[in-house]
Amino acid sequence: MKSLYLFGECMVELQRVTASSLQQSFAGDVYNTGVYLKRTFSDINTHLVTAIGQDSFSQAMLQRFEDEKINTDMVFQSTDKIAGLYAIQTDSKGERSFTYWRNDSAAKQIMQFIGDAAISKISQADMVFFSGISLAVINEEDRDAFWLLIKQCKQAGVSIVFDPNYRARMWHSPDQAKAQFDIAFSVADVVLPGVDDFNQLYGISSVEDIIAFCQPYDINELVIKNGENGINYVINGQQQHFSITPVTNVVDTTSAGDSFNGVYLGARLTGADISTAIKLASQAAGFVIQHKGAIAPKIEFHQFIERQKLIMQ
Ligand SMILES: Nc1ncnc2c1ncn2[C@@H]1O[C@H](COP(=O)(O)OP(=O)(O)OP(=O)(O)O)[C@@H](O)[C@H]1O
Ligand SMILES: O=C(O)C(=O)C[C@H](O)[C@H](O)CO
Repeated sequence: MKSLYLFGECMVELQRVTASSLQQSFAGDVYNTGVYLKRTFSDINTHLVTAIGQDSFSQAMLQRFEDEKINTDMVFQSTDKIAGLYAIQTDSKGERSFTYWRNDSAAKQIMQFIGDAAISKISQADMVFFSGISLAVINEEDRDAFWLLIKQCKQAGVSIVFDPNYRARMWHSPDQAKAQFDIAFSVADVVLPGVDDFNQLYGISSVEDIIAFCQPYDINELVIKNGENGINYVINGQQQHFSITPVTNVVDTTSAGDSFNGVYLGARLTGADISTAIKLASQAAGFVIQHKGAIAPKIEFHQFIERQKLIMQ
C-alpha cells in the first residue's frame, strides 16, 4: 500500500450562510488535499502530521479526520494550545479571501512532537507533502528541525512535494517567505504552484516566467495551476499545456488548488501518467469550486469522481 504524509494545519472553518448565521466546518490547505486524495484513492494510506488541542473543537476535528479515513497516528494533542480558526468571504465571482485567528494555534508546535519514532515512520513513506502555509505555520525556532527531517526523507528516497501557497499575513516579510521557499524548491521533487501565489510573492505572473524561475532547481515534475486558463507542466524538460473547460457557476474557489493537488498526487501514486492525473484533478477541482467551503459534500463528490474515473477508463 502506498503511503503519504501531509504536514500542515487544519482549522475550524466558518462560512456565511445568511446575514446572521455562519456554518462551521474544518479545513486547511494540506488537510483539504488529504481529504480529496483519500476520497478519490481510498487505498492510499494518508497521514496528516499536525497538532491540535484538547478542546471540544479539536476533539470534533479529530473525529472528522477519522470520518474522512485520514490516518491520525501523527495528530498530536497539545495540552496548552487550541486549534486555529478562519472565516471565508467570497465575492460575486466566487473568489475567496480569508480572515484568520491562528497566531497561537497548536499546529505551530508540531515539530516539538516529532521524535525519532515519527522520523523513522515518515522516512519510510512514498511521499511527503507540505505547502508554503505549512512552512509559515511551523514556529520559527523549529524550522531547522523540519528541514532536517525533510532532507532525511529525501535521502531515504521519499518523493518530496511542495505547493508554494503564499499567505502574506503569515510571514514577517516577503523576504522571510522567499528564504524558506528557496529551501523548499531546492529539496522538492514535485512542485505544484498556482500562478496567483507566484504573482503575490515574486511579482511573476506568466507561466513562462514561473518555468524560468524554477529551472535552476532540480525539480522532476512541475505542474502550474492557472485557474480557468488551464494547467502547464514540465517533466524531463518537456513542456505541455492542458486546457480546461471553465465552470460557469463558480461558488467558492477556496479549495480549487487543494482538491487539484490531492487528486493529482493520488493519481500519480497509483501509477497514472501526468496527463491522466491532470485531467482527473482538474475535473475534481471544477466540481469542488461549485460548492461552498473548502470541503464539498462527501457523497456528491464521491459519485462525481467515480463517474469521471469510469469515463476515463
Ligand atoms: N473557473 C474555473 N473553471 C474550471 N476549473 C477551474 C476554475 N478555476 C480553477 N479551476 C480548476 O482548479 C485548479 C486550481 O485552481 P487555481 O489555478 O486557482 O489553483 P491555486 O492557485 O493553486 O488555488 P488555491 O488558491 O486554492 O491555492 C485549476 O488548475 C483548474 O483545474
Ligand atoms: O489559508 C489557509 O491557511 C488555509 O489553509 C485555508 C484554506 O482552506 C486554504 O487556504 C485553501 O487553499
